[in-house]
Amino acid sequence: MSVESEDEAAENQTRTILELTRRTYDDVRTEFRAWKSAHAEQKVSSMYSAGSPDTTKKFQIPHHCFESPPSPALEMDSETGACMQLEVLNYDVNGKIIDSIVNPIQVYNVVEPFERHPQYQFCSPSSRNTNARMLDEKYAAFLPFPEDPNFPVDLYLDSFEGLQWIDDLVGPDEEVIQFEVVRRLHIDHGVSPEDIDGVLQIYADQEHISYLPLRDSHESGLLWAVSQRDLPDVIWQDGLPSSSKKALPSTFYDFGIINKGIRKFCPNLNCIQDNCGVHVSYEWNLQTPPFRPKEPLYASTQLLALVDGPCENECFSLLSEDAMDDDGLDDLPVSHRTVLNSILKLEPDMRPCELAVLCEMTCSNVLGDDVKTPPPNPTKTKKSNLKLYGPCAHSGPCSSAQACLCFETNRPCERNCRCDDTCMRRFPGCNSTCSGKRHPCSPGPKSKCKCRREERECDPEKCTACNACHHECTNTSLQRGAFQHIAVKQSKFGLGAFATKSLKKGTLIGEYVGELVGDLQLEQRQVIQKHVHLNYCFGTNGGDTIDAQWLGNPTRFLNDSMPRKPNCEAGHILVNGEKRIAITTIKNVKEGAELTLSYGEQYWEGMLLQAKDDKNATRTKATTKR
Ligand SMILES: C[S@@+](CC[C@H](N)C(=O)[O-])C[C@H]1O[C@@H](n2cnc3c(N)ncnc32)[C@H](O)[C@@H]1O
Repeated sequence: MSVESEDEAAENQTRTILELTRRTYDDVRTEFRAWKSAHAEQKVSSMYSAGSPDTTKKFQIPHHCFESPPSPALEMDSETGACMQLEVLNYDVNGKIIDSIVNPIQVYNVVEPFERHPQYQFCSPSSRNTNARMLDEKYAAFLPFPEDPNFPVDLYLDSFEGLQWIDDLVGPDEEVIQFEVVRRLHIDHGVSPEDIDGVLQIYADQEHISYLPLRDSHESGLLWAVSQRDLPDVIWQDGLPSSSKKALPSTFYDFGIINKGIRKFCPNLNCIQDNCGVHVSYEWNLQTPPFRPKEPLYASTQLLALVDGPCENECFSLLSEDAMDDDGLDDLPVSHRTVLNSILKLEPDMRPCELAVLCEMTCSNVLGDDVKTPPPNPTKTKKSNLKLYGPCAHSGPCSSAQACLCFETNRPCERNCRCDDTCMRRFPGCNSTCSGKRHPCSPGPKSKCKCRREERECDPEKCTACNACHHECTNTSLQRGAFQHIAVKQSKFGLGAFATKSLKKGTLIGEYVGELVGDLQLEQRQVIQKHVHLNYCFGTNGGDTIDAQWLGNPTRFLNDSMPRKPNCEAGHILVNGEKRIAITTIKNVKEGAELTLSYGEQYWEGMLLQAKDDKNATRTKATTKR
């Protein structure tokens, strides 16, 4: 008799689970289809039975309840044009009026009916940029302007990989089936989540069916998908509805306290926003360095020296050395391991007793190989090809040895950098130029203020001479949101922005905000923008784009001054380490005057090119039709 090797045993186990999965999948699918067709029939038959004589007899309602009470009389005085309306105060049981008064009412003749709002010209108000780059727009979700024969459909679709609705998506029915398979495999047959995940994938590949992994991130996968919708209460073959069945344990869903926290809080050191939509990308110039793993200082046995006493019966400090080497991690649910790894990247030397509380597991469980050797922290990070500005994030001091982005681009470190507060490369603020001045940080080309000269706002922590933290400084308006009120009215070129009071030269009007979009998204959006001849994209000199078409504030209404000279300009300003766009007056502006910019030649070249393309496309279509 041959002894089964470990590999063979594992293979046999996979085969057994695969067979079990196949049977369970087939059963669940058949049961679900039967339920669905029965359910559909049931719905139809109940619709017919609703109007049967029995039902109406059962609910005999007094006849007068179906009769509407006499409508209040509306009479017009032919001479004055005034109208009177009878207001009924009370009816008797037969529906007759027993109490009423007469009210005069004002009649307005609506001469101009409301116009239909143009398509694709809505805009949600926002006071800050939103990073739209993470939105996956590889697939077109719908076709804009379906009834407009002039919309360049082919051009629009060219920028997508395909149509979303014919993409290989897991349909809602398949989700119900897959979820029930997972539930049965675990509850009825005791298969672990890891085995279910691996084997379901093999099964789906063999059967050519779409498959959702159980969980590939905290916001995707089958478990997440089903948690986002109401599953139908299917009555399975044993006669019991899904709602009465034993549910999957919470360990399937729970990603632990820390992972939820990490996701919620923005890693940008300047930002106190939860679920921040601005700093989540490492691509734009508002990039945020992700958390970097720290180097552990202690081995697991050395951690013993740091423990005061056992925290519980299963405390790691009560384990023998051999037991410490045998990590219990393989027995842990994936969710717990994920949490554990997240924490270890942040605090590799945290004691297992503390880790156990955060990860909701036993203390001895958290001590394993992963604890002793968290992923090594590369001393020299890969050279980044990101835009050459933005906060640095590396271990050790800012130098070329650490591939410090700020050092390499010869820029000072900012407050959103991850280096130590005491880093010598940090921007020092304007104390050296503004101390003892009567009007520190005064604007203008001749300003002595170091911050003004470097096109940045004063830093509330560093710039103490101008009292930046107490808002006394004149160079903190953008970060305080000290903007002007703009009236949006009809102008020569669609809507325009108008001054509601006279403004001095150099007044900050507002910040140009919108969605931060990548090149592909820009291409897709511009087909629509060019079609409606309205373009709200603002290129930044770093090659990035802010699109205020669907999200923005009133600064999106500033028109181009052509052919006159503009009275405002848009400029970059560095605010606590982030580049933002400020719209400022460049001359005195009278109350009621339109605020205008110069869009630049490039803008109009792009718009004209598209207009030509559109014309050609229409012509080609017309020729093909003939
Ligand atoms: C940023 S939007 C300005 C607000 C826009 N007028 C509206 O109604 O929403 C830019 C668009 O306004 C129009 N526009 C602005 N200045 C213009 C000008 N000088 N001549 C013609 N159209 C202009 C163009 O349609 C352009 O794409």
